[in-house]
Amino acid sequence: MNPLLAAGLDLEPVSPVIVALDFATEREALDFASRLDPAQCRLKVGKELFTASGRSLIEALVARGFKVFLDLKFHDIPNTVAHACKIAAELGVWLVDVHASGGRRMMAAAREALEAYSQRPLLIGVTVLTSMEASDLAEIGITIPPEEQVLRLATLTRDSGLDGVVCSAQEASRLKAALGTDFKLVTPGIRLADSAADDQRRVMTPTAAIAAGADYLVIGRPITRAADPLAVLTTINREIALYKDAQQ
Ligand SMILES: O=C(O)c1cc(=O)[nH]c(=O)n1[C@@H]1O[C@H](COP(=O)(O)O)[C@@H](O)[C@H]1O
Repeated sequence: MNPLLAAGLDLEPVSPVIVALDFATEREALDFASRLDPAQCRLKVGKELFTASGRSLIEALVARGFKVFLDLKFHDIPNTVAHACKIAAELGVWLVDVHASGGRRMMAAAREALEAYSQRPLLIGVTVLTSMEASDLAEIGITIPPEEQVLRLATLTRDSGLDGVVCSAQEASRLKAALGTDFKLVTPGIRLADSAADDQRRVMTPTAAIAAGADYLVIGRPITRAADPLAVLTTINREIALYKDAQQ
């Protein structure tokens, strides 16, 4: 259990930026996290780092006061996913995700498994990966445009009782209008105006994503591979704060 949460301390306000710790070793990830403050960003641990380091890294980050997104995109039969989500809750993570294409019964089982936890993680459904575009979907038999498939899966996710979805910021305004402002939108595929898209296809800049309605921005390489990661993170946080101020 996160000691700060256990002590009843609210970590808000925390930046909406979630830095993707896509490192190959626990050492690199912890060294990187040592340069960050939990108010500056949340942290995401995904398949590469989790496969390398397992639960000890999650426990270390949670103990340092970070809100941790455990991004293992569970996609399996309902029983397996439900039990995996319970273990994530016991690790004290802030957010955990499952693939929405696992279907309603899988998502509902995951949601129900978290009912027992008074401070449960947010449960989020991954819609269409931000690395995919229409031609990728067509190859797996989905012939509707990506934004329609995202809306379909996001609606199913909401109806299954989850807290929100992972989508691209390009779909954010449509999803907020259709599904309501409380339904959380977690948006990877964030790129600075001058950064390479890499393997991402449905991209948007940080401020444009916030303006479109994204609640959280997942950002990896534009920060972690920058010559000065802290400077990039600080600039992004400042731009978002300025945008929000201007809206008030
Ligand atoms: O669930 C995710 O976080 C995720 C979903 C998605 O549709 N697209 C996506 O890029 N991600 C993750 O977001 C991060 C994006 O990293 P960068 O492309 O380096 O910014 C990676 O860790 C991906 O695993």
